[in-house]
Amino acid sequence: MKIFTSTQIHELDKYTIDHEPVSSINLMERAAKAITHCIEAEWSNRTPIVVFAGPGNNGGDALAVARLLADDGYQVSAFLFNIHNKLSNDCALNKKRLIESKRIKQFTEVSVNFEPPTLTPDTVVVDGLFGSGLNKPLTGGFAAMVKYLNSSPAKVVSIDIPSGLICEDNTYNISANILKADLTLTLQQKKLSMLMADNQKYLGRLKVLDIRLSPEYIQNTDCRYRILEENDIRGIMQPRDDFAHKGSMGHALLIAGSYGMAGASILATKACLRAGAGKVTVHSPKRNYDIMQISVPEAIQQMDPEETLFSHPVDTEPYNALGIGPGLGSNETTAIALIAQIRRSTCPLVIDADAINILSSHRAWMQQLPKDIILTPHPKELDRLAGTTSSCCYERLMKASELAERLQAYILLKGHYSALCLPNGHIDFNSTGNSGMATAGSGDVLTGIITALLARGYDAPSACRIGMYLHGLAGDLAAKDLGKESLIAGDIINYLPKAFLRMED
Ligand SMILES: NC(=O)C1=CN([C@@H]2O[C@H](COP(=O)(O)OP(=O)(O)OC[C@H]3O[C@@H](n4cnc5c(N)ncnc54)[C@H](O)[C@@H]3O)[C@@H](O)[C@H]2O)[C@@H](O)CC1
Ligand SMILES: Nc1ncnc2c1ncn2[C@@H]1O[C@H](COP(=O)(O)OP(=O)(O)O)[C@@H](O)[C@H]1O
Ligand SMILES: [K+]
Repeated sequence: MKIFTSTQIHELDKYTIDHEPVSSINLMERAAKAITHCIEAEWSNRTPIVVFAGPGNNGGDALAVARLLADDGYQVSAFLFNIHNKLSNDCALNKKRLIESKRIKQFTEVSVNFEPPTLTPDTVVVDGLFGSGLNKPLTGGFAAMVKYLNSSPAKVVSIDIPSGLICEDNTYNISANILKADLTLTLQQKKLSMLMADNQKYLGRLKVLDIRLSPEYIQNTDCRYRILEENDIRGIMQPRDDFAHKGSMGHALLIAGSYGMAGASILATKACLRAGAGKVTVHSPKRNYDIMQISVPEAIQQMDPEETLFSHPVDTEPYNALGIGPGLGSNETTAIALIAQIRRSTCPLVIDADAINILSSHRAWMQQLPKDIILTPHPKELDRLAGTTSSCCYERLMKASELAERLQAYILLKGHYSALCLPNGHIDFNSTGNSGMATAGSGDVLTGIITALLARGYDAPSACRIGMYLHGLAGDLAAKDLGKESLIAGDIINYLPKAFLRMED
């Protein structure tokens, strides 16, 4: 699913009106009916409703919802904020329709002073102050209004987006001036800001309402952001050839695990095998040899001459992909070996965990990274790598995207909606995965999966897309059976077969 920016949403809106048999006012009516339907499904007509409408089309939606709810027997009070005496055409038309309908309990147009109504805990507030047209943080009376609503006991339903939240960049927004909704009914598609962890507190429950905007525009318009769905992944997965043999299914090399961190290499290696690689070799320090042999008998063990850490780069000629980093430690000997390893590697590379941390503390080495490399940082690792100073998720995402462009690399920023930043500046978000996967070792499993897919012959973007999707899907299937609280990284590996089976259906 493409995630259009607010500018593109505006164009999509206009394109739909120009090319489909629907007028602007009827498109608004369609949106309002969908919103009304959702509200009526949740709250009976004994619920007092207070509607707050702004001067634009978000306000127009809200006034139409006020009329439709009043028509269905709800007690509705509506406030229209028209402080500049300027309404959008459709907002003005819906104001007229609302007044004419006469079913409304109270309609107030606010131009100067506003006496806020008392809001009881059983009241539902419909927020149509601002939607996708908001282009700067709220100030003055609107900010005061939001603060008032946030401190009230009423339930808040936001139309399209909570008022005060901007569709994309909220880096310099003011948290206190953004409405905290209980339910957000967003039109057509999620907005980019809704994918960010730091904005979840404003959204409450989030529902997407399909208002049938032009499929032609949606299909033909290039878009920087998209959410990967099952069909996107099915479309790039390749079936296993009947005549396959272990030599044709790729030989993956993992360099992982220092003494005390054998677990990371075990998880990555098992995941790599479960993700379909023909052969997996794991390179680890001498002291981990026995534990590796016993834990993953299917893998080939390669010993580093050092007892406790990775110290000697390996010839990658025999391998189709290399995954390096899980549990590696950041000893200086390992750091030197890592950079030598990256330099002499001739196969596709996945760099994770400690390998990313080493690069962060040796920034000059970053210039030596080959093109098309895959880096899989979690947010803290990305901050170290890119020098992000703010905790704002949008800013971090942009830093990751800039870095991917600069290095011509694939940066998979992990989290809920993991974001794959592509060298061309586009960003693909993952749609699978759950909070049960916030447990040590989950990332090692992802590294193993992506390395296997690369070894199998997928190109870097496909390996990342399929890898993150299957990893999240396995986590979702595991959570269904085991719950989220008890889920551990090994469960993700155990459910990988079911995830593959689901995609083969
Ligand atoms: N996307 C679509 O296809 C559809 C959109 N509709 C509605 O239209 C909305 C967008 O409408 P608009 O583009 O009129 O925008 P809004 O209603 O979000 O905002 C209206 C006005 O607010 C002003 N504004 C921006 N930031 C401000 C700030 N910080 N303080 C004060 N004023 C500010 C803008 O100049 C703009 O004129 C959507 O959110 C949705 O609710 C629906 O009517 C149906 C179809
Ligand atoms: N709340 C969540 N929703 C979806 N996926 C999650 C969530 N929390 C963690 N994950 C996934 O689990 C993995 C965690 O990776 P990472 O933080 O590197 O763990 P570790 O370093 O312990 O191996 C990532 O792939 C991430 O996307
Ligand atoms: K709104």
